[in-house]
Amino acid sequence: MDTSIGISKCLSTERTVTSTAKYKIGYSEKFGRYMVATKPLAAGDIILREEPAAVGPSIYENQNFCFACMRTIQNSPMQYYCSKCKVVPLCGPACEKIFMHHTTDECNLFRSGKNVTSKAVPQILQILLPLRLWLIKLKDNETWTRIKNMESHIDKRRGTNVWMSIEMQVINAFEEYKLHPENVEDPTEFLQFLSGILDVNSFEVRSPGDAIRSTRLLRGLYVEAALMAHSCKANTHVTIDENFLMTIYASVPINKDDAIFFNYTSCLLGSAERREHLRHGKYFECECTVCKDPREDSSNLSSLLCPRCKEGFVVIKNPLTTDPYSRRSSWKCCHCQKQFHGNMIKYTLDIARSLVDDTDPEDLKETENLLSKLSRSLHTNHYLMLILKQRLLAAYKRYIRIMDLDSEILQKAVNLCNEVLNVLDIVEPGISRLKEIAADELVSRLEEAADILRAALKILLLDPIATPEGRLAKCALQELKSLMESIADAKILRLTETKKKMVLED
Ligand SMILES: C[S@@+](CC[C@H](N)C(=O)[O-])C[C@H]1O[C@@H](n2cnc3c(N)ncnc32)[C@H](O)[C@@H]1O
Repeated sequence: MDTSIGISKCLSTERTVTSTAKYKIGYSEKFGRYMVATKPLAAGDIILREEPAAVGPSIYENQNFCFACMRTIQNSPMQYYCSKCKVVPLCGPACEKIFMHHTTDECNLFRSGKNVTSKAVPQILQILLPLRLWLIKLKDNETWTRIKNMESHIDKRRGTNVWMSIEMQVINAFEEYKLHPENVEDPTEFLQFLSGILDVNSFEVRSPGDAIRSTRLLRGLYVEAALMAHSCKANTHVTIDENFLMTIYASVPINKDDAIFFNYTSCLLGSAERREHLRHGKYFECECTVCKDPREDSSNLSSLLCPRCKEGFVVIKNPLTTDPYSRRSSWKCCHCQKQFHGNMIKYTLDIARSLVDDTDPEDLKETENLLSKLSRSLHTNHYLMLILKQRLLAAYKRYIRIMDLDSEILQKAVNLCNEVLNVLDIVEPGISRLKEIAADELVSRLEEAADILRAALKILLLDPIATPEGRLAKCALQELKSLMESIADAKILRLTETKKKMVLED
């Protein structure tokens, strides 16, 4: 496995991009610019390491977080604010020394804005990322040149709902607080351009310290990594660490001259849903191998059980249509050949969806019953079944955490995990050989960490909550909770991988 990096290293004032001779940038009518392998790559090879040009919340995110280290902060009357601008929340004095995100320019801008107080933070959160890009324009010419050449799809966005919501939530706030860092000819158009760049190119990143399953909280703009084209069956695996350093690995062997793909959407959705997300969020029609195949590369993520013969599966005839659920679209049973209109399929899916939405995710029995009921209408890999399976898995994990190891529940969790992993093996292949060893190592490391935390908590919990020790104890309790969830995750993964290995060896 070749993990060497650093053939060329370009350092800008703000960030590091460590690229390698493993790829070059190609151009095609279909993809625009895209990454191409310049030599054969093995699974696990590092293709690129990159720091973000900017990190911030999405405009729909209103959770409070530290503007300097980007950790989530729980709302509290004792909130610490930046001592210079007195506007933005920080974790505490230590974060005053971190200038990477809440830069001096940003701090000065808040000081010079009109009526910008800490009360404006909810609105500032919505404009923070475009504001950070705008400040790059003033300070870092090299990065700005790359940003301004990124795809914004501004003409396709003009007049759409997203355009209006940018106008209401972003442009109005810039105007209200007089936060334009410089005079530009047409600030409205400029902010729409920046918002387009962010929507089309940014990656979801987690706030540091958040649990593995934390909600989508932040977005990061990585100007080099954004050049990867999309495929619903990617050949890369991307990790982003606590300092937002991104590493892109080859997840499967990649041939010389092959495109290097990243999956912009969720691989566990059906084709219609993935393609809709890409059409409205990224402005293109996906024609990858999974989307082109009615059975989605044998994953059957959108297949239904035939209501007529009850033996075959019903799949769409023309998978690349833009309206799969309209009356004009035909779906067909692979066994009895019976045809169905798209609107009938939609009717079945709408009912199934509302049953899924109405089920209490905490209720194990109810979720198990619904899974069994829907298995009479949907393929076991249908994306709605997978949503239920993932929910059940989460519920089993909570159970395992409380009851430690209940063998019956653990067995059910392992079976479900296998079912989901089997689909993932098709749509997200690769880097699984190492999972068993990694899971084993992970369980012991996490358990060690939990023991240390428990011991520290015993001492810290003696102090009142209003003291620094008390506050630390509160954070440590939170950390312990998420650690216990991770241990449950790792135990299930370890068992699943061990079972897989046994099946393979038999
Ligand atoms: C993150 S950018 C990728 C870089 C971009 N191609 C460029 O030249 O700046 C995403 C955009 O690339 C194009 N793109 C990426 N993957 C594609 C695909 N599989 N099919 C068609 N267009 C794609 C779309 O225009 C999409 O909005």
